[in-house]
Amino acid sequence: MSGDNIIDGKAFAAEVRARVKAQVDRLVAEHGLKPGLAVVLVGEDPASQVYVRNKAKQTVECGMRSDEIRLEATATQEEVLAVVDRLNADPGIHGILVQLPLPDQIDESAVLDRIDPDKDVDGFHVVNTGRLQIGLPALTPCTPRGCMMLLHDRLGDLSGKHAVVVGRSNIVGKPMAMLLLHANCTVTIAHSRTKDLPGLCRQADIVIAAVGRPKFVQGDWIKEGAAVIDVGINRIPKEDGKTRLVGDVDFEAAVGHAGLITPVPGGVGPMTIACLLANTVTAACMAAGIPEPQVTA
Ligand SMILES: Nc1nc(=O)c2c([nH]1)NC[C@@H]1CN(c3ccc(C(=O)N[C@@H](CCC(=O)O)C(=O)O)cc3)C=[N+]21
Repeated sequence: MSGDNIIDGKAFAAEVRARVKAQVDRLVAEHGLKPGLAVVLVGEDPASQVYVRNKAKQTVECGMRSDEIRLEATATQEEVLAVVDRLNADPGIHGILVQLPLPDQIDESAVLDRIDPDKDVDGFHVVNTGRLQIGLPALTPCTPRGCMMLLHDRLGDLSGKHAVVVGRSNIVGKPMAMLLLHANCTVTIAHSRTKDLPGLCRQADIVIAAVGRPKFVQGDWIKEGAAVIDVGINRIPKEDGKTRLVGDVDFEAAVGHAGLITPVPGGVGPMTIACLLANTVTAACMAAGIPEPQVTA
């Protein structure tokens, strides 16, 4: 993987985190404000645990406070809501993330909507969803925000481009479509009932793959020179019994057509975490009523 059409999300995310750290340093020095992020993990899913550990490490590296609250997989709805209530009331915590998916006995949207919208660094609360929709300032979902940063960095102005978003989830597809629309793209949201998905994708200047199916988007669906953003994180078995990560795009087949493409791993994933940290700084500044420090480089 050395083509200059391949986006290095890992390197770009490191730059974003360096900017976040510079912002945090100034908040601490000038306002005595140390942003705090709390992550709530219910159950023992190993993939979730790795992700939670990475987040905690990067939060601390950026100079922020990192809290981790772990509950048993058998936790009740009331127990989870009580944790959220406690974090809502904690003035040292500016961002709250409840790791999804939650166990079946828990009502996911009830938990997400219990989070104080001003601490909702995932941007999943109905209030932030609504604010994003009508173009008010909002905490925006981290993965779509990361994708937009990559696209703007490499393509600049996106006006008039046709973006096809494959997938309509509340956490990626829908907010992604909204951000692209705000950036003046012509947006098509495709999903499992879409007719002639290959033909539709071939019309796209930008393809966002967010379906959660390994190598679903084929190489010959990609118009020559199009930008391909792969949001998929699928763990599939290898011959040796271990697992490896693949995206929602058949990378090897698509890389020859795409003008730009994100790999998995090392593409969108690291950007998601970087944007979570950036959202935590935004939330801390909002809570303290101070403008976000502008840092250069
Ligand atoms: N409330 C909530 N918010 C989330 O944002 C959220 C969530 N729940 N539940 C789980 C998913 C998954 N997710 C990932 C983010 C980054 C990587 C990431 O950095 N991946 C690395 C590789 C990691 C590896 O090698 O295992 C990469 O793509 O390069 C992965 C997965 C956020 N999620």
